[in-house]
Amino acid sequence: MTLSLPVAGYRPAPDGTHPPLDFAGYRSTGLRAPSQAPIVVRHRLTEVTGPLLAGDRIGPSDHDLTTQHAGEALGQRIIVFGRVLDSDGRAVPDTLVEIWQANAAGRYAHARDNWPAPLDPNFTGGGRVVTDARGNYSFTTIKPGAYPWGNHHNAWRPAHIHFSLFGRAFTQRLVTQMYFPDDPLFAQDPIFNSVPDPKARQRMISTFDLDATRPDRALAFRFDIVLRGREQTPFEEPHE
Ligand SMILES: O=C(O)c1ccc(O)c(O)c1
Repeated sequence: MTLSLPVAGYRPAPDGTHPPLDFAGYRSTGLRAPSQAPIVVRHRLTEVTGPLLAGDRIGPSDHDLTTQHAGEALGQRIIVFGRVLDSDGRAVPDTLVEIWQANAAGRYAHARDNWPAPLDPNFTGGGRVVTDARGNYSFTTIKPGAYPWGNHHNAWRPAHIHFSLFGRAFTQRLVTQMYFPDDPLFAQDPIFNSVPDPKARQRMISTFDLDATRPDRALAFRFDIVLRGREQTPFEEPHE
């Protein structure tokens, strides 16, 4: 289900870009998908202006998830970076990019995650940055591990990082997941495959970038995010 609203200059993503809210193979969507038609709420000033979420909300270690504690996080260090773009490839500056992820063993630092993989006392798995004038963002983190999640027999999530972004308005929030190239777990993952268009699925997969690696320190993966238009990154949540 997509909410298409008549906003000036708005270009909807082609059909098949976003997952349906209820996808048979992804069991928990059946419980939380709305059972009634959406009510379209007219956009007023609050919805089409702001949010102003940058400035002093960002802490000095928020961009580096490997150094947020007394010791260094365990695992393969990676830089995850890219640009946030609007339709027509325009940069989206000053936008809040937040990530959350499992540790190198595939375990979240969360009370509800009781999979018996080790927790890392030096890794919480949350980060946030604001894009610069050219729409660039960059995090240093740890490559997350895959984990089993009980959706179906022997179900494993491919390694992924969750992203939340705000565009130029609260109504442009995007929640998505970034994957890593050539993951052998894609074929059996209903969350990845709930995006109908195979080309749109590819836009959730980062690319390895040797030039962006930090020698003797960290590998690098590029993930550009497009908030609107034909090349839109798939969203997880209801959207414009
Ligand atoms: O929606 C869920 O149930 C669910 C489960 C496991 C995940 O890794 C996830 O991203 C979502």
